[in-house]
Parts: sequence; structure tokens; C-alpha cells
Amino acid sequence: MEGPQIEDGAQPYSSMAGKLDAKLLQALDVMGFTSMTPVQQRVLTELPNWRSDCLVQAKTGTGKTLAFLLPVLHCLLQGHAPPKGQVGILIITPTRELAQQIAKSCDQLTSQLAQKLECHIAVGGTARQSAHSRFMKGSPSLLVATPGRLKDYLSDESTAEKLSNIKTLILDEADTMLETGFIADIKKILQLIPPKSTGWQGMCFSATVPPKVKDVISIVLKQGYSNISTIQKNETPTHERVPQYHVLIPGVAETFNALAALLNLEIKNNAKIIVFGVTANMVALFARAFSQGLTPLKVFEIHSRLSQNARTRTTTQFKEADSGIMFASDVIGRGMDFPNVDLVVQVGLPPNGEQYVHRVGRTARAGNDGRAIILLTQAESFFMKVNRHLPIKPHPDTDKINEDASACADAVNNAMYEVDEETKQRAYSSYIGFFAGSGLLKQVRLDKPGLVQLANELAVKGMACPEPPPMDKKVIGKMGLKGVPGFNYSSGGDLRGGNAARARPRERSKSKHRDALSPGAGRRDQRGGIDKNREAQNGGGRGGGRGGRGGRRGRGGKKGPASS
Ligand SMILES: Nc1ncnc2c1ncn2[C@@H]1O[C@H](COP(=O)(O)OP(=O)(O)OP(=O)(O)O)[C@@H](O)[C@H]1O
Repeated sequence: MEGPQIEDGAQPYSSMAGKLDAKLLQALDVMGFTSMTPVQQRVLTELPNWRSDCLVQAKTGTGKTLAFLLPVLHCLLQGHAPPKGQVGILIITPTRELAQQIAKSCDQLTSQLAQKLECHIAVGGTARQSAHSRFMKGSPSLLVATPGRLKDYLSDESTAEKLSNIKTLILDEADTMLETGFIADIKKILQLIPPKSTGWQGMCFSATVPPKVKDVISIVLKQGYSNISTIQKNETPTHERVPQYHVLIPGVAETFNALAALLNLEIKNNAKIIVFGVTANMVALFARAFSQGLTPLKVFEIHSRLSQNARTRTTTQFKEADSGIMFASDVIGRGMDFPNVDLVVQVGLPPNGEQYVHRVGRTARAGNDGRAIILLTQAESFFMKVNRHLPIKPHPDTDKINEDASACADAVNNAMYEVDEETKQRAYSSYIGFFAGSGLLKQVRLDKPGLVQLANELAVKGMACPEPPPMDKKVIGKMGLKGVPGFNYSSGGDLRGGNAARARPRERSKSKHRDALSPGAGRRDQRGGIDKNREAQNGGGRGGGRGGRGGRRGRGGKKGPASS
């Protein structure tokens, strides 16, 4: 296996003989890891000691997982452990998939020990009872958890007892764990485990560390903590090996055609591609539509609306696949290690600049190359201005992609006719929720009626819906859009659009809602200023389903679990 980009003169692991536990070294050898990556080298050689608090930043895909697992496992094996049966190392991650991946790495590292070291997982969406009873009956030395399930464990006294002697707390993807979506959970967890004054070690790892994180990091790290970064000041945290491009499309209605054209252009034999969408329900629509013969590649789908079993299965399959296209939400935006991904495409705005970086980081891992492309409408191009530090250049084939998009229109339309109306309705609703539930409207210079009109354009012209999909009044109210014109209000619970939603063009009746598509309605002054300091609101890591409840679930619709 080709290792991550290891600089000339990288220190071999053999040089750690006598310093790092011999069984861990043996496991590294079995795994085929002969040299340290830069971040591993710096953590193992520069920390005052392996029990020191630290904040570590290194680019995506450069081996941070082992950089925290190795020193803490070593200390545990050297006797810095709680009484048997109690957890010594607690690792918190934003997503279930990442928790499972870290636990797997831990199992590989401890595979050569004479006595099995138990690493348990506590994540949402899985059979709580069986995992919990294994945890209670077993001797878990490590626990890798997502915040929701961890809080749940800690709220039970006898379960919390097993975590009453922790020696190390690790926040992976620390910046997102300390941001709005998760910080309340983390604070609650900190109240439920022994206080910091009991001396546990805090470790925070991420590829991105925005300045605001440093304001709150003291809740897990002791003053004077070690700060290690393999990223130079002013250097972008993305890989120099990943050329990054933007493709600007004239309007949202062209999204699907342009994506089809872009993929046609980019797909080579055996390509392995990840396409991120703005919401879980939009991702589901991409997957359904592109499964209708729009791509020669095998289609995978992962987002928070799927059962955890389906998510886990897809994760394993895509890890093992030589090629394929995975339509994904942010449940895999951070930390996930899918080998040999050639291309990452982001369709629509990422939640913020950091999440953009992490998504790009799903390619070019472990020393490999990759490409990244973001497809945005002209109105969304503010993202590049707000994130000037990101090296995103215009795609050299932008004109061709836009031309080819028209040529793809028939194929996309035909594919869309095959997609059930419920999937389209949910995608439509989630698209509205995505903008309405964030601070984005101002940045794309839209008012509320303009948003509805935009979504209607997307549905009618992009998704081949005969009319804007029906919306429930209550859902509209929850989105803060009560009374906004342009909606097709559902009558008495039918959110499926009836047969009309499946009708082919010649069968369509004239829609009373067409006027909602008149150009320009509701647009704000296009010359309005852009707030450069504002990024798209954070929602990453929570499953990408922001606003994506899709109105009411249609008949037979299944409630998807939250992502953590
Ligand atoms: N010393 C090493 N030699 C060879 N390969 C390694 C080494 N350390 C880690 N790897 C491999 O490199 C890949 C990336 O590692 P890892 O997932 O830990 O990256 P990361 O820095 O945590 O990325 P992210 O920021 O996306 O979470 C994995 O496939 C891992 O097995």
C-alpha cells in the first residue's frame, strides 16, 4: 500500500523501538506502516510527554487518527489505566461513521496484544440495548462515541460509573465539536464526567482550526497546552496535490443538467467519485436520478435519512469499491477515509469554508492525488469571495460544461420522470429549508418570495415536476415562510402531488402555479453588498439534513435517524 505523503527523511517507526510499546510497533508493521507521517512524527516526538494536553492541526488524510491513538494506547498499556472494567480513553466524534472507523483503527493497532483490549462504540441509530449491554458486561478500555449517545450513556448512573476514571478525552474534528451545533452537548458531557481538575488529558485534533475555536478550547485543554500544526501560517489547509475548481451555472434550474455534463466530462474508467449535496433529501434525489442510466458508474448513496444499517453497509462497500459514485451528505464530510477517491464534487453551498476543506479532503488521502470541483449558481459565487484564501480556480471547461448541460437536458428529464414524486417533494422542501433556516438568503440576495420562486424553478425545470410540489402549511410555518406567495399548498395531507407529479410533459395540464416562476419575482437588488465576513451557516456533520424534513413524510415514508 502506498503510504501518505511522507517527506524525505521521514522517521521510520523502527526508530521508536524502546519508546513506543513493542506490540503497537508490531501492529504498525503488520498494517504496512513503516514511516511516520509528519503529524505522527511531531506528536510522538514534540509533545512534552504523551500525557500532555494538545491541539493538533494537520491536513486531511495525513494520519491524525494514529497520531492520537498511538500515544494514548501506549500510555494505557504502560499502566496509566483506570481499574479494570472502566474506560480510560474517551473519544468523541461528530458522526457515527467516523466513530466506527476510529474503533476499527484502534482494533488494528491492538491486534498484536496478547490480551484483547476492548474498544467500544456508542453511536445513535444502532441497537442501543445490545451495544449498551456489551459495554456494561465487558471491560471497555476505550469508548468512541457521538455526543448524543454519549450523553444518553452518561445520564445513567451505573453506565456513568464506567466513565468515572477517564485518563484521556479526545475530540476528533475538534473545531466542529466546539461549534454551535455540538458545543452544548460537549458542555453537558463535561458536566457528567469527572472534572478537568482530576487531571485527565485533553487532546483536540482537526484539519481546520478557525480562530473562534481557540476561545472555547479551554473547556477541554489545560492552559499552556501544546499547539502542534503541520500547516504553515497563511497556508490553506487543503492539499497542494488537489487542484480545486468552480463551475458557475446560470441558475439553479440547470443544476442537474450541469452535474450530468460535468460528470460526463470528468468520469474516466474506474473513477471513484463523491458528490456532496446541500441536504440529505437533495442527495437522495441525486442518487435516484443518476441511478436511471445517467452515469455508467455504480451509484452509492449516504445521508442521514437512511437507516444506520444502510449507512454502515454503504460505507464498507464504498471503502472497498474500485470505482463508483457516491452521493453524500455531510455524514461523511469529515474524517472518513475512503481509499483512492479521484474526485470530490460539491453541488451547492457547503455550510462554511471549513466544511468545504474537509469535503475536499475526502480525496488525495494517504499520498494519493485528487481533484475537487464545486458547482454553484452565479448567485452563490459569493462563497469564493468570502473564502478568498481557498485556492479555487474557474474550471477550464466551464463553457463546455454549460453547453453540454443543454445536451444532457433530455436524458436528465427522462431520468427525473422515473423518480417518485415523494423524493422530489422532499428535495424541494429541503432546498427551501436549507436557505430559509440559515443566514444564506441575504448572501444570495433573495427575499422569501424569491426563494420560493427559485425552488419552484428548480422543481419544474430541474426535477421535471409539472408544478411546484405540494407543501404542508405547518411545515411552511415552521420554516418561517407563512404567507409567502408561490407555494402549492397541499390539500388535506396529500403531499405526493397526485399522479400529476409523474406526468410527462405532453400530459401536463397548465398549472395555476406557473406565475410563481415568472422571472425576477422577489429578487433583491442584484447590486446589494456582500457581507464578506459571513460564511454559510454551520450545519455540517449533523447529517446534512438541514431543513430537510421534507414536509411530512409521505405514506410509507420512513423516519430517518439523526446522524449522531
Ligand atoms: N504512517 C502511515 N503510513 C502509511 N499510511 C498511513 C500512516 N498513517 C495513516 N495512514 C493512512 O492514511 C490514511 C489517512 O489517515 P487518517 O484517516 O488518520 O487521516 P486524517 O488526517 O485523520 O484525515 P481527516 O482530516 O480527513 O480526518 C488512512 O488510510 C491511514 O490508514
